Amino acid sequence: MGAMGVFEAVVRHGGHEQVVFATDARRGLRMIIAVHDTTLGPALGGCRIWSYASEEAALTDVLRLSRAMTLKNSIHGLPLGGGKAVVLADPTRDKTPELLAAIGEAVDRLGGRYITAEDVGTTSDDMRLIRNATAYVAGLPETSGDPSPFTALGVFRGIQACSQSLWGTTQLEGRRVAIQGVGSVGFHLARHLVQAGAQVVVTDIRPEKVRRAVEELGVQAVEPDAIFDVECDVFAPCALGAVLNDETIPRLRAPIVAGSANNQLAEPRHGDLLHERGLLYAPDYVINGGGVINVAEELGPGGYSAQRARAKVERIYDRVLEVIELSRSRNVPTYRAADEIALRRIETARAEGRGARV
Ligand SMILES: NC(=O)C1=CN([C@@H]2O[C@H](COP(=O)(O)OP(=O)(O)OC[C@H]3O[C@@H](n4cnc5c(N)ncnc54)[C@H](O)[C@@H]3O)[C@@H](O)[C@H]2O)C=CC1
Ligand SMILES: O=C(O)CCC(=O)C(=O)O
Repeated sequence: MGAMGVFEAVVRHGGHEQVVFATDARRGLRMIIAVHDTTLGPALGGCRIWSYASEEAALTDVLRLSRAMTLKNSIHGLPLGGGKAVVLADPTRDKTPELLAAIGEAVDRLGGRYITAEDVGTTSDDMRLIRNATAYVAGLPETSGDPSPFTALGVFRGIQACSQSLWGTTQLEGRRVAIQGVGSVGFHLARHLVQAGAQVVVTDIRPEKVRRAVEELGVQAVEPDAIFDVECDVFAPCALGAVLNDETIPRLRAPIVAGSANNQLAEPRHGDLLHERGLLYAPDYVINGGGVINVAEELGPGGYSAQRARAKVERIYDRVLEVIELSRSRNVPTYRAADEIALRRIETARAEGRGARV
């Protein structure tokens, strides 16, 4: 660890119920599981495999991502708390069946307080292997499967909500949207937008992703760094986090920022900065909840139904509008309005003694 102590980091990032460091030297496992809050139910959140620059970066990531899951699961009305896991490894090189088994065993030791799922660096096929070691896993190929089409649908509906609020219409025909990152979610989002008649400009650090979007969808492309300067109606961050910061915000030339990436604000104050500059920011965990809404369907009493999941994801439109309305009526940034709604549900559950700690 660097200069900041572990406890100081946990407190700074919201205070977590439990943070577990799991290792397995033989199978090369170095993993951190952060259970942020289980008031509303067991903590559900994906497992990210990533070659972090430092252990501190991995800890910060898991602490921020798990808190965001608490807020995400709450605002979407799910009976679930928030958690996340990170594995310090290179997903393209180190992701062996043995490593996935070790991940499953580490999750299992938490006895159901944490339920894992896909994230960056893991797939639903990986979840099947993890399933051999634990029952506390969702997002299996034979049930909810790949969450990204659902996430993209939710982002698309969220963009429509922003459009309705700003321009009085959900029609996106002729609007220009700049997408940063055309991986799983970004590609599906681009397709929705093209079908709706929008002009789409994309970028990605992986040329083959850009090529696929250009060839299959007929979108335009720019270099990765140029995406912030594209004059457009919507900037959609669909790559990694901390993309809204001191350097990028002054460059943005879009009145709406609405995309799938988790933890888009480098720091909370960047949400204030967007508000001061008059940009409409759809809070990340509100607009990107489609994936977890779909995955959570698998855990519900009636079992998984894609149709029911889709209907629930469609309601992201209403959630985003609700957040924008609260932000307007109080003149507070949208990220604060979202936190208020999400935290209210948790506080109510606590006050009613429903702090069903698992
Ligand atoms: N897959 C899902 O259902 C959900 C995804 N998210 C978030 O949405 C984001 C995208 O997720 P996926 O599409 O699943 O991941 P992905 O890994 O398939 O796609 C991300 C893409 O961004 C590109 N990229 C990375 N850094 C970039 C940069 N600086 N400039 C341009 N492109 C860059 C990557 O090359 C990749 O193609 C992530 O932040 C993820 O945490 C959030 C909720 C659910
Ligand atoms: O979408 C998933 O598979 C799990 C949920 C999650 O980790 C997320 O929404 O970031």
